[in-house]
Amino acid sequence: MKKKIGLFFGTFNPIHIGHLILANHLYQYSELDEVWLVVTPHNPLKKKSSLLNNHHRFEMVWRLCEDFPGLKPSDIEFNLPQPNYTMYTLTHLEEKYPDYDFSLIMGEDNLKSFPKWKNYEIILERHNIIVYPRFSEGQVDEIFKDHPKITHIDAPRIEISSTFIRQAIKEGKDVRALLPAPVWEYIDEMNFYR
Ligand SMILES: Nc1ncnc2c1ncn2[C@@H]1O[C@H](COP(=O)(O)OP(=O)(O)OP(=O)(O)O)[C@@H](O)[C@H]1O
Ligand SMILES: O=C(O)c1ccc[n+]([C@@H]2O[C@H](COP(=O)([O-])O)[C@@H](O)[C@H]2O)c1
Repeated sequence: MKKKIGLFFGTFNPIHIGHLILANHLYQYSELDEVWLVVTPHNPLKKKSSLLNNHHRFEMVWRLCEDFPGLKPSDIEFNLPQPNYTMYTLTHLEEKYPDYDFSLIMGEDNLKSFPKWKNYEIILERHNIIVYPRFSEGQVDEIFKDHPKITHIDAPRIEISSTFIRQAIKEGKDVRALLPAPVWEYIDEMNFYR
């Protein structure tokens, strides 16, 4: 049987408790053998300006994963062409790890913009997608509601974002409740986002 890997892609600028609670929930309550936190250098739908260096974002994910054996940091996209189209990353992963079965983990917000992704129909043909609830504007496309490759799961909702945290740090707020301790320690030590 192939090992089941759930891919949780993100910019992770920085990774926060919303990401962690979700990734850990999936590892504990789904059939996934591992959840990989894939640090994306450049999301094709986001501006790259004011983004912390890839290696620092990866370092924070790596430090966090040390405490959680089911979660693995991944820098697989660092050496792939940018911006990072998920379709190409998946093709690369399948070639590199033929014994693994890769599913995508996605918030409901991302499912709404999924039709804008490059070759999304091919991604859907080849991979299962696990969708978790998130508050956002707009409707999920009807074709995704009962799609055989899409599983909707329940999970805790922690509605914070990296943008909120970066702004809070800039304003001198205490953000320790929003960040896993190893992540906050690294940010503080390196003086990021101030
Ligand atoms: N609080 C949260 N709970 C669960 N999933 C989240 C949360 N915040 C973001 N995500 C999801 O995690 C993935 C990576 O998120 P990303 O790195 O873009 O974080 P973000 O907090 O949305 O960042 P930013 O505010 O910089 O846009 C995306 O699929 C995003 O939808
Ligand atoms: O492949 C695409 O066309 C595509 C378009 C938008 C986003 N993605 C990927 O989706 C992941 C999550 O995006 P984000 O902005 O919510 O962190 C990230 O890895 C992006 O590269 C991928």
